[in-house]
Amino acid sequence: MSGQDRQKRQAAEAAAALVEPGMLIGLGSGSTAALVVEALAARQAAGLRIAGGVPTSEGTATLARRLGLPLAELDERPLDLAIDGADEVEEGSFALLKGRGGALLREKMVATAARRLLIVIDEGKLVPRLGRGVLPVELVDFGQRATLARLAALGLTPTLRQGKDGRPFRSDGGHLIADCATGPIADAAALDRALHAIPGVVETGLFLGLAPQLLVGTADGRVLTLDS
Ligand SMILES: O=C(CO)[C@H](O)[C@H](O)COP(=O)(O)O
Repeated sequence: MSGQDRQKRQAAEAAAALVEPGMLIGLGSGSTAALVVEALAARQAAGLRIAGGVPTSEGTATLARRLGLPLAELDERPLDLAIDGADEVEEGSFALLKGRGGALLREKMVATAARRLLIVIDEGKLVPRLGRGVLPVELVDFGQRATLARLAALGLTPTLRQGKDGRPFRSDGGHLIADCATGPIADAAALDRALHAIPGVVETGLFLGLAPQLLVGTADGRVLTLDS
């Protein structure tokens, strides 16, 4: 197991330990969120009784079902807690960049429906400014070239994500993803507003103003809890 994987696992286990009986939990997507699901399933098997987990992707739903976690729909009830990973977390503001796993739309719906959001990362995900890597932007098929041109007109460099089969990647909602090189993002809220003003854009990987609590796995084996 790599050092990064160990950090993810330690932080994921710490997150699962915060779950209490009867809670309705948002289940994130990606490799760290999968470790949370595993740790939660182990606790459930040992007698924890959560009300249910709302999965943010088909992949997470399949894993949770296989491990015996009860699933629930996202409906009008608020979630007690959502637990997810992130690609980048801005130090200071706790703004998040997410979606490199392609689940950004459901992840944002679940994160915003939760009373409390827990983001589980290894320390390498903390950045002084978002934009170290690409920003995923989910698009509809219709007019995709026009939408990509409008992303480029904002100063971004968008690349349509390809799937393993060599065809365009599809989110669980059937949409396309443009991975946009941005450079360091000075004003994430302004960029998010500009992206949402483009009619072909479904959702962006900027998760702002959510005041998450961070659980950060570190190289020396500790898990730091950071509150916004
Ligand atoms: O936003 C996500 C998926 O859409 C993931 O949370 C993000 O990509 C982090 O993934 P990992 O834990 O595998 O590094």
